Amino acid sequence: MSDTAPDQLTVALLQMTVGDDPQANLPATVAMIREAAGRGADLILTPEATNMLSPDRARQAQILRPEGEDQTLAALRDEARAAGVWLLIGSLALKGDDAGDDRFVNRSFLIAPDGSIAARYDKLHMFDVRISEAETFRESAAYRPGSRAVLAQGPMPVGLTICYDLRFPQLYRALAQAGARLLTVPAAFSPTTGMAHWEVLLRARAIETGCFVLAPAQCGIHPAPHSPDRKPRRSHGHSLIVDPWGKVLADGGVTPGITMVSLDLSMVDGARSRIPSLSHDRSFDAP
Ligand SMILES: O=C(O)CNC(=O)[C@H](CS)NC(=O)CCC(=O)C(=O)O
Repeated sequence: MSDTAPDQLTVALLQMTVGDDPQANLPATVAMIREAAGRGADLILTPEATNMLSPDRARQAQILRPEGEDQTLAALRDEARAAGVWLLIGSLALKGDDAGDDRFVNRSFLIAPDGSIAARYDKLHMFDVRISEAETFRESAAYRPGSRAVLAQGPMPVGLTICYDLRFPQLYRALAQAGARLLTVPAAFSPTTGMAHWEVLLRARAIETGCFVLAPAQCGIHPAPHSPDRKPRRSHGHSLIVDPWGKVLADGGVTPGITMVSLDLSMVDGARSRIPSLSHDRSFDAP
């Protein structure tokens, strides 16, 4: 871990383009974690679907494993321990652990510097959306949504969210009011909605909550060699780091890579003392 002062935290967002083979995706993720740790990161974050992104649910059913048997999780826990860093695995697609429901789960993990799992969070809001004929998603057909918000005790209190959750501001407000000072939004945003909504929603969540918002993203064209008949999926990229005043501190662009910033943590109290809206909620009669 780097030698930064206690009110500083050096974060590294890893932007990647995963395909549909977890074993093939892992080496690039490991290489980026080692590079970010070598450059002094305290907290490293990967995007949604770090192990695999596939349109082929039958293939996922063959490949995906439950949490306790997942090779990506095991390998990345080893990396966090070896480097002595905090690691937010944006999400892994996993076989679910509910006997009565055979859907997968889309689960985020916060890994502590000793390699232990500090927190896990199952994506709450499912992306069941028809953007256009060519861009139609029904995430809930394949994934079982979670049912609870998670505030993790990381290097500071962290509110865990995933991708489409970004459109539900009440989740972020609840996390901030429960003590979050940093919010994570790992994503695989669609290019169409990414262009129109990604940055403004992330900045809004930061402004509303007085939190740092860290949003590591998938980018580019995702290879899916087992379904040549299908149009490949694309992701918006633009991993973003936003400060509690709503300013974009860094943007990861549209290609794979590492985006690093040293955060001045005193900015959380600074923003909240200037605009104390988090403590000004009023109850009101329903409309
Ligand atoms: O399907 C998988 O295997 C992994 N899950 C995802 O990639 C999810 C559901 S398709 N993507 C999003 O939520 C994008 C949201 C978005 O783009 C928006 O809100 O505009």
